[in-house]
Amino acid sequence: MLEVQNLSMRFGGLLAVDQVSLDVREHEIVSIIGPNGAGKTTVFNCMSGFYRPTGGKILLDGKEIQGKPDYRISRLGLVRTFQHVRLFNRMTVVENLMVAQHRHLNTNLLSGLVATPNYRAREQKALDRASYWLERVGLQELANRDAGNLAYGQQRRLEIARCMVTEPRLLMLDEPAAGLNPAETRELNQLIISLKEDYNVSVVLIEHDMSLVMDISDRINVISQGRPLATGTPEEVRNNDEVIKAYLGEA
Ligand SMILES: Nc1ncnc2c1ncn2[C@@H]1O[C@H](COP(=O)(O)OP(=O)(O)OP(=O)(O)O)[C@@H](O)[C@H]1O
Repeated sequence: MLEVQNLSMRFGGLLAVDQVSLDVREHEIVSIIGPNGAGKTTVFNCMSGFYRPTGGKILLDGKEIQGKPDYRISRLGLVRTFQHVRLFNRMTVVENLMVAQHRHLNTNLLSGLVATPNYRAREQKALDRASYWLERVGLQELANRDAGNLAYGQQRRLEIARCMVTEPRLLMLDEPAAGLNPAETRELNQLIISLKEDYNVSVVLIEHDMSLVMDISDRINVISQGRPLATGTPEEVRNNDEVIKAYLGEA
């Protein structure tokens, strides 16, 4: 479904990503791991259209998408969360989910002002989706709270709901377990598996919590200093000497 081929990204004199390749199939959880500063988020930023890569290709269903703006990539069904939560803090929880859908659908302002029947039907659908996902991530009771007043773990779940209301094909999660306690991490583990199993979403995950990564990934790509180091199943990666060396080097 998604193929990253020889991706490179240079910032001035720094080659942050150097010839990284990976692929994501339908119905698969793929992780990108590597020591701090390895280039993981930069790969994400290229995949989600935040950066135009300086080299390589990104293909979705065989069509090149590298360099397209982020809003076009998200309309193709590739959506992401950020390492640092980015919600509209002064909007309520449910408003955050409605705004995500409006931005995604590019709703026509005029039809909204006139409230055509078609517009009202779409609004109702958007509200139903918001309500469904709030319940799914356990935030229904908090629908009318300001997003900024939620606990950190709740904000992270809201971010995932905000992606899911747009009905993506591929969800990119940048360190979703960062700052979560062990119980919240276990819930996240179940939620990500369910996204794949019940909603047929493929997931690409950047994560430092190795037990989460090893537990839920179908395949793992390891990068170190911008370069691909290893790829394989959790078992293969866990036993790879180069990977062990890269991680021990960091410690
Ligand atoms: N916009 C930018 N301009 C200049 N350098 C950048 C930019 N974004 C990232 N870098 C550099 O690229 C390298 C890779 O950074 P990146 O954030 O992709 O690593 P990472 O693997 O996601 O790290 P971490 O696990 O700490 O989040 C780093 O040296 C970083 O300083």
